[in-house]
Amino acid sequence: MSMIQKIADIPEELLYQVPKRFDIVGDIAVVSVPAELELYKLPVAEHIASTRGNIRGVLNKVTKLKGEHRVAGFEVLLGDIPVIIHEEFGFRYRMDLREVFFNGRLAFERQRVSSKVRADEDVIVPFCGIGPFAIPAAAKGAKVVAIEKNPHACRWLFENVRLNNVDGNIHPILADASDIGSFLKARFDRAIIPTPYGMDDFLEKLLPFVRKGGNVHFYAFKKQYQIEELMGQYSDMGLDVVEHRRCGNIAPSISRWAFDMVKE
Ligand SMILES: C[S@@+](CC[C@H](N)C(=O)[O-])C[C@H]1O[C@@H](n2cnc3c(N)ncnc32)[C@H](O)[C@@H]1O
Repeated sequence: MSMIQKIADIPEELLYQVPKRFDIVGDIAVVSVPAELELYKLPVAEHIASTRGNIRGVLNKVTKLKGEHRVAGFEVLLGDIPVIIHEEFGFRYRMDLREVFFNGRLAFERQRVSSKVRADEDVIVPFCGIGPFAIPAAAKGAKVVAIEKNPHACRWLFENVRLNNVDGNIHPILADASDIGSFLKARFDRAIIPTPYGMDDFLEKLLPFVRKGGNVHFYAFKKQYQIEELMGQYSDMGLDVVEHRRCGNIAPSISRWAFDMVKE
């Protein structure tokens, strides 16, 4: 049995390292325990679980998001964590976080965008992951094409489409969105593009698929000083930037920015 069983056993000089923030996905807490607390990660997990009544398990994020599937490495600190069911604005998403990308902090952004979707629209969502942008749009009655390259994420997407009863309105495609010209001919009224880091060029590739007057919600990871020049570039591409907003920091000076634009 471990000698260290309680948070109180952590030496005073390390206490400030105990994470005060963690994410909740479904009933699982997701935390990044600093390397200095390696010996104490079980009591840290128990402490986190004790802060709320409904935490079933604790995952430690041991590597950052990696590769094109943007999946982090996790270890299970507490509980038996097979599949997580996360609820967001009335929708349910099943997933295994060890296989897919999911960020619950984007819930309000997703709600903001889906509130603009109308029932008569054709919507495209490249980089759709397990479906948190695509499924609410389909629930509004729109016809949605959702593209995802990670086969695990695509499998969860299919399951979540059924779980949320939007089968009739979503066409999920397991494909590399960069090849979009080779498998898609349709045109869309709205594109929701939760771009992975480093794929800004994709916007230009997608624009021919958006109808004149159509809406584009594009996400990019940028520093504040880059935003003005970026909006100039979008304007040169024939996009009217209606709104732009910061929606989350990903590094000390880099944020995720949302650009709501209309194709002129
Ligand atoms: C930033 S995540 C966004 C996921 C989802 N939209 C969400 O909000 O949870 C990016 C997603 O794009 C997928 N992806 C990365 N490169 C891709 C590509 N070339 N074609 C299609 N999907 C890709 C990743 O597997 C990942 O699921």
